[in-house]
Formats: sequence, C-alpha cells, structure tokens
Amino acid sequence: MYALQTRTVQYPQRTDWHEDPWLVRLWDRGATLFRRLILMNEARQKAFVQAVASCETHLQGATLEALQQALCDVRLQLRREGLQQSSLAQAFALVRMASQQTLGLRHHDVQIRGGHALVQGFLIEMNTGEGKTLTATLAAAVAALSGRQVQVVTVNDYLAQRDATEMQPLYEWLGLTTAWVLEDAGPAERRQAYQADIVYCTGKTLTFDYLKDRIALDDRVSPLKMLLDAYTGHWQQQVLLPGLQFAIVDEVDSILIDEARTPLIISSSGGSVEEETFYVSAIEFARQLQEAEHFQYSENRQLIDLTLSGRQLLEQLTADAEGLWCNRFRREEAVLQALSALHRFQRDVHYIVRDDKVLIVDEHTGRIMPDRSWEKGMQQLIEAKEHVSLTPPRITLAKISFQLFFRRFLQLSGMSGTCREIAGEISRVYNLRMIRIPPHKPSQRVQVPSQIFADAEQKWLAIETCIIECQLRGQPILVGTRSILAADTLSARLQYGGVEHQVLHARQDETEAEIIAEAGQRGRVTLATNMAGRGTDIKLQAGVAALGGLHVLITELHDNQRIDRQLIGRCARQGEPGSWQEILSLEDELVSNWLPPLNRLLRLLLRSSPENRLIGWVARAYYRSAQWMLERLHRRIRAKLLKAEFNLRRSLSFTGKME
Ligand SMILES: Nc1ncnc2c1ncn2[C@@H]1O[C@H](COP(=O)(O)OP(=O)(O)OP(=O)(O)O)[C@@H](O)[C@H]1O
Repeated sequence: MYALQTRTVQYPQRTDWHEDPWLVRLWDRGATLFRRLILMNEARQKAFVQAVASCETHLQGATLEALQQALCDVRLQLRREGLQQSSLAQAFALVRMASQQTLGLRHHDVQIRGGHALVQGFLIEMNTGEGKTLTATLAAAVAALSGRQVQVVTVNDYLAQRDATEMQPLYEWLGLTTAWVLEDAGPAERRQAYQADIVYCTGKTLTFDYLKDRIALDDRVSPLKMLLDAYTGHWQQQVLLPGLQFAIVDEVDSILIDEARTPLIISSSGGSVEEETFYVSAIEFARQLQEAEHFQYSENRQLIDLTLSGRQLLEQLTADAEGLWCNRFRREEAVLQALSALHRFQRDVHYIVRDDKVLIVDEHTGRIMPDRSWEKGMQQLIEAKEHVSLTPPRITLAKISFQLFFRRFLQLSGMSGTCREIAGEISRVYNLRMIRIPPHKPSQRVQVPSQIFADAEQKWLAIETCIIECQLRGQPILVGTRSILAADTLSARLQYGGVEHQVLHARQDETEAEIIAEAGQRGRVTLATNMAGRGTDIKLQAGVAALGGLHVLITELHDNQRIDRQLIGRCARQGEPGSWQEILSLEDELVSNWLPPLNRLLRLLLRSSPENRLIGWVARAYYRSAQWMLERLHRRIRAKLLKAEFNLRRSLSFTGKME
C-alpha cells in the first residue's frame, strides 16, 4: 500500500519540517531503538541470511524464464505488501543471483545483513573496502522493485558516475532503469535522469535540485493544493525530482555531518557597481596594514582585530573616500574581512584560480566546488585579491542545510566506514540508528609506528626517505597531503631527487580515474589530496600483495579523525594485506596554533630527544586533543545552524512558504 501511495502522492516528501516537540522526538527515538534491538538483533540478521540462502537454493538451476517469472512475482508482492520480511528474502536472493550473473560478484553474507538493515532505514557501519557499493544495490534494487524511486547519494561526481556505470548491468537484469546526475548537467538532462528507478548523484546536486523545485512549486505545500494544481499540469513540467521517497546515503559522515555545516543557497545576481569598487578598495587598504603594528590575530589565529594605530591609519587612508567608507563600523568590518581574505585564505589550499575564476576547494574531499561561493562579500574580496573579474554580489532566493533536507525523505538510510563517533548526532538529527556490520574477512592492515618531528623540514626528509624505501621494495605507496600546495611542494622535491611519481589533486582532476587505476601497481608512488580519500578503490597489481600491499602515508592530520581513517582505509581492503603510517610535524596546520606554550615545549623536547617514546606519545595525544576540540566546535556550529533553520521555518510558516 505504501508503495502505491508513494506513486499517487504529488511530490512525496515529509512536510513536517518543524522541530518536533520533545515528546514526539523521545517517542521516535524509543521506536527506532526498539526496532534496532528487537527486529535487527544479531539472531534476526543471521536468520535473514539463512532465509536468503534457502531462497537462493530454490532458484539454483532455474531457467531464465523461471527466474523472470520469480522476479515478476516478487515485484508484485513488494508493490502490494510493501517491504515485508516475507518477500524481502526472495527479492534479496534474486538480486544476489543477478549480481553473480552480471558482475561476477556474489554478495557476501555480511553484505546481505548490511542490505537488510539499509532497506529497513538504518545506518550501517561497514569497514572501508568491505564493499558498500555492492551492499547498497540490495536495498536500492528491492526498494525500486517495490515502486519507490531511489536516490543513492555519494560524495562526488566521480563516485556517482563510477558506481552507477559499474552497477547498471545488475539493475538492468532486474528490469530497473539507472541514471546518474552530474553537477554540470543541464536541466532537461537532469529531469530525464531523475525519472529512472535508481539515480546516483551527490548530496549537493540533489539538494540544489530540490531547492530549484521548491522555487518552482512556490507555496504549494499542502497535498490538496498540489492535487488540484496537478490538473493544470502547471508545476509538473518545471520540477526535477520525483519527490523525496527513498535515499541511501553513502559516506554518511561526510554528507550528513561534515557538509552539514554550510547551508546550500540558490541566489541570483543583485549587487551594484559601487559594491564592486568597494571590495577592490577594501583589499587595497588592507594591503597597506602591517601585522602586529596595525592588526593582530587572536590566540588561536581564528580572528583578526585592528590595533589602535591600525584604526588610525585606516581613518587616514579613507579620509577622501565616499559612500560606505564614511561609516566607521562598515569601514572597519570591510577591512577586517579583507585582511582575512589576504592572510587566512590561501591560494592552492582553500581555493584555486582557473579561467579567471576563484574556485573553492573542499578540504574534506579535496575537490573543487564550482557552484559554491563564500558569503558576505568574501568571494568578491578574494577575487579582488587575485585580480580576477568580480562575481556580482548575489541575493539569496532559497536556502537549506543538509540537516533539514535529508530529514524530509520519507525513508532514509545510510552507510559509512567511519561513523561510530558521530552515531549519536546522526540518531538525534536524522533519527537513524547505527548497526555495525562485521567484516567479511579479518583485516590484515598493519600500522607502522608514527613519527613526529619538531620541524617541517625534518618531516619532509623522513617522508622522502619512506617513499624511496617503498619504491625500492616495489611496494606501491599512496601519500596523502592536506592541500594542493603541499602535494605540489612534495612533488617538486621528489622530482629534484629523480623519484618517479604521480600527483592527484583538484587541478588535475581529468586524469583521476587513470591515476587511481595505476596507484596499486608495483613501485608506484601516488601523491594525493583527499581526492583519493573517501570511496576510492585502489586495485592491487598481481604480486603486489606479496610485497605487503598498498602502503598509505599520512603527512598531515585533518580536523577530524574520520578523514584520516578514510585515507587509511585505502589499503588492506577485502582482507588483503596493507600498511599505514603517519609522519607529522609540530609545524602542521592542525597544531601550529593549538595551545602555543605546549607546542613550544614539545618542540623543544623533541629537538633535544627525538627518539623519546614518552614525548612521542604525549605529542600524539596533543594532536588528538586538537582534533577533538575542532570536532566539538564543528558540532556546535551544526547545532546552531539547525536551530536557526527551525526558527526561520517557523516564521516562514506564517506566510505559507517552506523555504
Ligand atoms: N561480494 C564481493 N565479492 C568480491 N569482491 C567484492 C565484493 N563486494 C565488493 N567487492 C570488491 O571490494 C572492493 C571494495 O568495494 P567498495 O569500493 O564498494 O568498498 P567500500 O566499502 O565502499 O569502501 P570505502 O569505504 O572505501 O568506500 C571493490 O573492488 C569491489 O569490487
């Protein structure tokens, strides 16, 4: 009934977009916990695997016609009864057979358990490299067979396209249509792709398309109004999505947590010429201010403030200026922002310049975000700093965060290799309970002892030595850097030393698939930003496993441990051998400004006694505490953003609008 209902409702989605009262939230959480404990306990999961295996035994040796008939029956049953346990086992058995016949991959028992949890709307944690892409096919195919339109959400276009093309034969065998939507696809192409039963796309693409639909739907929020309007066909031709029926989010922690800090905004140009000249002047004035004398940083270098002499100099500099410069508050605010643009935002770290444009680089994924821009004039200030054409200032048309958007799906499930530490927040915000799925085979991943140095130069020397040693052994090595700048600097050093290597970062994204395909070959050295982090599957050349498999070298830690663990997860996948190690320095961005007196003391101790294990242990704890502090800060930002969104929706609801 549910499936049929989904098809008949106009633009299906949850419309209760306000914060639920605490009693409702408590009830929801209790109900999910009950389902987790009673319906998805270990014994039930194993019983389900058995049921699938016995259905499979019955299907073994059946003719193609018999299999097609079984598929037809199960499809009808799923459509009639919804996702009931009785039809699920048979459906899973058919998907497993389809996979074996089309891809040559038979779902492992643990993948059956994962798929079962996904179809029931749970969050699953499966170790990196355990085959989540294949696991998702079970839930996506079964939900699509039941009549739902499914979106499989990934972190970037490369993965969306890769997963969709690789899994397409399986879905085709089941009579399901598949498509993928890339960020730069045109409106007609998008609309057509979203008609498919299963669509692969990124969270950003999906959310922007939803916002566009919200603008097209205007204030038609009540189902009755939409039903009446449906006869005129007025809005159906304009919307892109078939509604929000069922989403499976891959890399949940990246999409639902890390990316949830920034709202997605659709805007239109609406600024004036005066505003443009204002930004150029702000940069010119800011260039004349000297650090320490005219401005200074806060203790953790997160904020900049003008000194008294800085304020006086600014007053002199703007004495003849007109307009906004006459207002002291506006003038100082603009110059402080311009100082941030000059000194805190670095080229090839936070952004790149390409084709006369400033393009933001997402630190979490290492990728360019072509449709994103900084808010409140920062984009224009950085463009003025880099002497490129200024984007006209923009006016917000619609805005939503991932936190609010993904709550609107009628059914949501997710997966990741690293979501243990944020399971509580995911459960609170999205009402998704986590289930841990054990690995198919025991892990053979080996950790090589970390090295921490007082100075960056010592660190880079140790990194070069490690790379050369791996290359001499013939073991492929993946070196993870935090920024494009760091990757390029290391590349230049290796080139100077005559070490053959490949570089993968946002400026060389066209050759991504090629570089990844070769990264597991004998003696290969690959330097990469986070582009080679999440989701990337590096296949080992024959004979490389005997050399120890892929070695992952971390040259700098990120704001949160999950990103580092994802990079580590590129080695030792599917029970293969592999190793990893960290080579860090106390001059790294993460810790260079964290508790400065402790940093100075540790540097002193490390310089005088570099081999001291106790100091090494304290230094590692110091790194972790910096990560913990940043994670806490980001968690608070997300909570604040969600609260602000609820408040905004509450005020908008009086006008009958949603965004
Ligand atoms: N049932 C299976 N049998 C054989 N190989 C499999 C099976 N499932 C997955 N694989 C292989 O395991 C590798 C890793 O799969 P995949 O990239 O989906 O893992 P993942 O869990 O998504 O990893 P990550 O967390 O890093 O994204 C792939 O090469 C895939 O072909």
